[in-house]
Amino acid sequence: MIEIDRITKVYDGAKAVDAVSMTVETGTITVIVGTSGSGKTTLLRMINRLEEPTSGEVRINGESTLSVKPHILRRRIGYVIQGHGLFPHHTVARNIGAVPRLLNWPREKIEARVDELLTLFSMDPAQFRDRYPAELSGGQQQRVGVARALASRPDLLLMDEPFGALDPIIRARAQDDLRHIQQRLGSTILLVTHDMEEAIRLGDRVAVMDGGRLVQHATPAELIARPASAFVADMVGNVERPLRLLSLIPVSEAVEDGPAEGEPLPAGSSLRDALSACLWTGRTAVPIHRDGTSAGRVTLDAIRARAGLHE
Ligand SMILES: Nc1ncnc2c1ncn2[C@@H]1O[C@H](COP(=O)(O)OP(=O)(O)OP(=O)(O)O)[C@@H](O)[C@H]1O
Repeated sequence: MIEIDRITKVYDGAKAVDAVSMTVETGTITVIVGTSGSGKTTLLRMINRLEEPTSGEVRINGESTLSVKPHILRRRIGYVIQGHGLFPHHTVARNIGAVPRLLNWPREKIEARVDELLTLFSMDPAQFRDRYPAELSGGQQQRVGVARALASRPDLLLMDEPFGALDPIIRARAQDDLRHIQQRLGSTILLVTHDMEEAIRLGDRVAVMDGGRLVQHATPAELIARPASAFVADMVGNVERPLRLLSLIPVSEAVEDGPAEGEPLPAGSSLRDALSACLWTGRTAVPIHRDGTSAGRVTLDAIRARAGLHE
């Protein structure tokens, strides 16, 4: 369990983080969401002491982080930032094994852990172990970045906009992967984003920040049903509106001629169903069937264009 207890950071007389308290249960994902400058990154960096709190305290399984030397603390807390931060001149295996090496794990144990993680992230170890970061796609680099942060089985994984550099389709897949792996490993994760949709999709709990303060800490369903303030309602509403709109439009309104791979959707489906099918399976188009025969396809571009037509 992670207990954040009235933690505050003052820069030049201004409170970047203002007496934030929250408890994060072991084995859950908490997403910290808020507008730019609301204090999300500062809050995250005070947990692994990349920033020292002005006041307040963080306890991990009852132990104050102030009682542990920062470099020791950081080996116990994984940290993933936007754009992966891999060492460019080290192979994938060396990158993933970086912290276990610092912890003096035996070589065979490190190699086994590297292969286990690559397999978990759907990257064949024989193919990827000896590659350099520049020889990977953006999505693969991001997965290696997360694998590296998980390598030593940290008490906690901190992620700061980890998917910010990925395009929307890869981003959705990366989110699904993270959820899946977190459930397999039982990791405890605190993730920062400015994207409420990502927060609702990934979080067991969502912490909404505004002006350095924690304005609501709740499950995604509670947040949507009972936003604590107009600010939260606005943040949630803006996410839901295009999706609600898409769920009202039948696919027949956006269907076009052309090929598409995979499981077809019935003609009575909504564009929200089609969007979901694209994101879930990583496709850019889905085939549409009417009475068992092909009626064309719906593309992600067509869905996006319709989602934008709301004025
Ligand atoms: N080292 C620093 N010195 C002075 N002020 C800082 C410093 N770091 C952050 N701040 C200020 O603290 C506030 C919170 O910044 P922070 O980076 O935590 O916000 P954020 O919510 O993560 O924003 P973003 O989404 O834009 O990254 C901002 O007003 C910022 O200008």
